[in-house]
Amino acid sequence: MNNYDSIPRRMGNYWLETRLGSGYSGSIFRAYNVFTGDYVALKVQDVNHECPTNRYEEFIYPLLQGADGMPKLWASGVHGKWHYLVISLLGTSLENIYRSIGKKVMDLRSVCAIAIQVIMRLQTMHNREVLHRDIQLGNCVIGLPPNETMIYMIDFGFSKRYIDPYTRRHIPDSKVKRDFLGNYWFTSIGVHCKGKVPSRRDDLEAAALMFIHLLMPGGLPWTRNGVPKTDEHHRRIKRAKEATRPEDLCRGMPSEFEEFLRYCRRLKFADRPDYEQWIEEFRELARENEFTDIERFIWPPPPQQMKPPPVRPAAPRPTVTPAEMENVLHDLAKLQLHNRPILADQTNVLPAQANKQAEGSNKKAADVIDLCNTSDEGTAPDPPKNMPPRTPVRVKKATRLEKLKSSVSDATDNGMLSTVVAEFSTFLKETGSKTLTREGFAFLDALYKQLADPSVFVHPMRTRSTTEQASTENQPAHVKLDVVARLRKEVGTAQSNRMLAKLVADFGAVTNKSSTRTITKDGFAFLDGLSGRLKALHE
Ligand SMILES: Nc1ncnc2c1ncn2[C@@H]1O[C@H](COP(=O)(O)OP(=O)(O)OP(=O)(O)O)[C@@H](O)[C@H]1O
Repeated sequence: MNNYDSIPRRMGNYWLETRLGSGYSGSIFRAYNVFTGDYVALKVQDVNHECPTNRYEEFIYPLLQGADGMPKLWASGVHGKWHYLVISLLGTSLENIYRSIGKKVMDLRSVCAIAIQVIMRLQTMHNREVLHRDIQLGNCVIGLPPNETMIYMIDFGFSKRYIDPYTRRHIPDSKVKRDFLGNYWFTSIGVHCKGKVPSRRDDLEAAALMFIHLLMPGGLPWTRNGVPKTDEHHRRIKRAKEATRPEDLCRGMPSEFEEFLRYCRRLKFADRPDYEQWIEEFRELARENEFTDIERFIWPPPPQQMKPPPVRPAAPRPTVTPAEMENVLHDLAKLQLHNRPILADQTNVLPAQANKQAEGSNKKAADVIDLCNTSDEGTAPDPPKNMPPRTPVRVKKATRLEKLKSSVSDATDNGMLSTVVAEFSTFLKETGSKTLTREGFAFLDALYKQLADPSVFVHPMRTRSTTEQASTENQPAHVKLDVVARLRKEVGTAQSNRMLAKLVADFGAVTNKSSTRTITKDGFAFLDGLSGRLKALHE
């Protein structure tokens, strides 16, 4: 039993004032240097504590000195029965900030800024050969003015060097199940549920879960009943963590969060995560949303950059009165489709050129909706004269995929489809992440629909037959590889659009069932083969 009331008021050169917080292993005080008057944080622990985390931290701190977002270690020592660490005095934690908003969904700007800084901190720690191993909101704190926009990492009581300083080798993996180390909410599935040895990937996965927690109404599902008090409750938490699929966790959020979580879970034990890529992804997400100054965490967030929470309850369906419906039907009856071709069965496809001519010769009536018209064809209205020039914004991955999807839907012959499929494949190869996101699946849906029958409703591949999906989910990786290798071969000999449609559906289904949803080398060969085949069928 620790009796923290017996802690002396002075330790070394420091005078202890108020207690800032206390954890499992000790207490932390605001203190000042009696000679200089400088304020610091002083972390105290009983020297006989069963888990001497202060001693571990004393060993880790020197490795992290001088880097952004790492507290400075001013002094350390033993005073009577107390071990103490003197570190920079910092501000409040992200946990406290999250509580201050009533544990509600945090705004997207703040979460992007947190993601960028936390990934940077992990990059710094990992570059210095240290794993944090206890990433959570309470261990990310902001600085005091003028450093209140910087996020600092604290609590290195569980940290560990993952490169052996003598052999320079990465710590070894082990098949032996270990007791879990970290925290209930954010520790990775591998470490928490499977007893694996923590490595860099697990720090990143914990960070990914933390970002998702901040964007999810009510937080991650397994955090909602509080800290487990019984083994059974703890088992339930582990089961929930393991069973919840990334796409369900991240529903309604920008796809970067789901992709990042999947990416972390794909990493192998000793892999170096691509920090740069993910920092850039979150910077880009911020740019797309027109958030400025995103390298700084600004709390409270600037009002003009407050986006509505990314996850919203479904809006009530608009109700249409019988009179309004009658009007809609009346307008539909007047609609002219300009002989818009149907691609499914190639027999009735007009050459694209002929189609354009037909359009040109038909004078448009004012109340006719032209379904073939897209702004890409140069028909977008000119911007108003006095508008300031628009700042060029990098095209978002999701936006680009959505555009490609529209091009598929607008294609009027196989030649056009071939070009769009080639663009889709090239684009995915060029972006760092090969995960097929929601927008990627939407592209395949549109392609399938064009090839099979554009006039019918097609149930999206990604959500198609949830029962069938559940039973085949988590297929071994080799099953996916075999199927994609077969598809790659078959695509070169397909004789009709219907056959190609079937191959596209199989490709979407097998990618959806695989745990990583990535496009493999064979997958890209399939897409390129598909583009080639469409071209051949067109000629
Ligand atoms: N340098 C600091 N400046 C200001 N407050 C701090 C500082 N370090 C820690 N705190 C506060 O004290 C709390 C506990 O700190 P810390 O996590 O380092 O201690 P711990 O004993 O390891 O806690 P736990 O058992 O929760 O992991 C933090 O959540 C934070 O609110």
